[in-house]
Amino acid sequence: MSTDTTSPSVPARSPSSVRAGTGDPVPPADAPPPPAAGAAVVLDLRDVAFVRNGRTILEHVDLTVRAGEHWALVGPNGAGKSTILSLCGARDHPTRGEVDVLGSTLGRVDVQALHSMIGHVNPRHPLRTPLTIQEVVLTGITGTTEWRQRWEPTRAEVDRARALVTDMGLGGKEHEPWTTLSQGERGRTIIARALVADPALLLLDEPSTGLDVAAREQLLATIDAVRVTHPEVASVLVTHHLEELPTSTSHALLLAPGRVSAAGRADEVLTTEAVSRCFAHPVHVERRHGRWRASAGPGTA
Ligand SMILES: Nc1ncnc2c1ncn2[C@@H]1O[C@H](COP(=O)(O)OP(=O)(O)OP(=O)(O)O)[C@@H](O)[C@H]1O
Repeated sequence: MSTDTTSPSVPARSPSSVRAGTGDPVPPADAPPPPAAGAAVVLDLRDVAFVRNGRTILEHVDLTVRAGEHWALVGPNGAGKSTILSLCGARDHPTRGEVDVLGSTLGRVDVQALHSMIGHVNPRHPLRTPLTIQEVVLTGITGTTEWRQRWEPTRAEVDRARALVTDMGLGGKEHEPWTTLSQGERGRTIIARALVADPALLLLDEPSTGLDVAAREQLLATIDAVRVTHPEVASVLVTHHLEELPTSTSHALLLAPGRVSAAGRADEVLTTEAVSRCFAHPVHVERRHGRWRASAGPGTA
């Protein structure tokens, strides 16, 4: 599926309308950058609140993601990152405010149809049966964890799955069972699975979880490569660790518990001051060779 860059149902919003924070006037440094000319709005969260069991988990959250942008959601444990991701993936509805996903407003759309346009990379993919790598990738077409009974892929779908397996560096292993794959191989398999239905939006929930340093670096390189080969796809990646951000990260949203503390271009948001404020702890942030690093100690704000 390709993104409809002319969709009239998704009016472009002025960057100044995107608030970062709790309703206070927007400081210029926190405002998202001007959109890329003509890029479609893929995700639009407007003044979103999310309440569960009487507890406010998110409040006054605004986020606009355009085609080709690669957002990182960064924040401390329990800040609400996964909750935002579940709204972006049309898996939950906001308690207040509005969420547009791929041009449709949640609550007024069949979410099943949206799910098929969203690739979800969950390193805790709950598959238990020994499907092969190729079969796991093909379950991205049915949107199921297990193989759907009586479903047969077309030749074109099988070819596409094979091509993605090769792109992910798993060529020749397509018939190996999921149950014996390393965490790194699983990570690359679920990225291929997320891409097989040609999504307009890719959601990555802590994709480096459980990987050793070599597997993590391979996975981040894979994500960078996907962003080159699929330039129109927007992505949102959740992490606690700046070291786990791919170099291709273009934007970032810092989430302090329940609220946005900063949002915009990654280089303007991932700073010592802003990250320290978000984590309520002094953290020194630096960027080298395109990658970010956070540390405490000398030089910390
Ligand atoms: N269904 C629910 N009912 C009540 N509280 C919930 C529910 N779902 C999540 N929460 C709480 O909401 C808060 C935000 O959770 P969320 O998983 O979105 O945070 P997170 O930033 O992704 O956390 P982590 O980094 O630890 O994964 C947490 O305190 C969590 O316990």
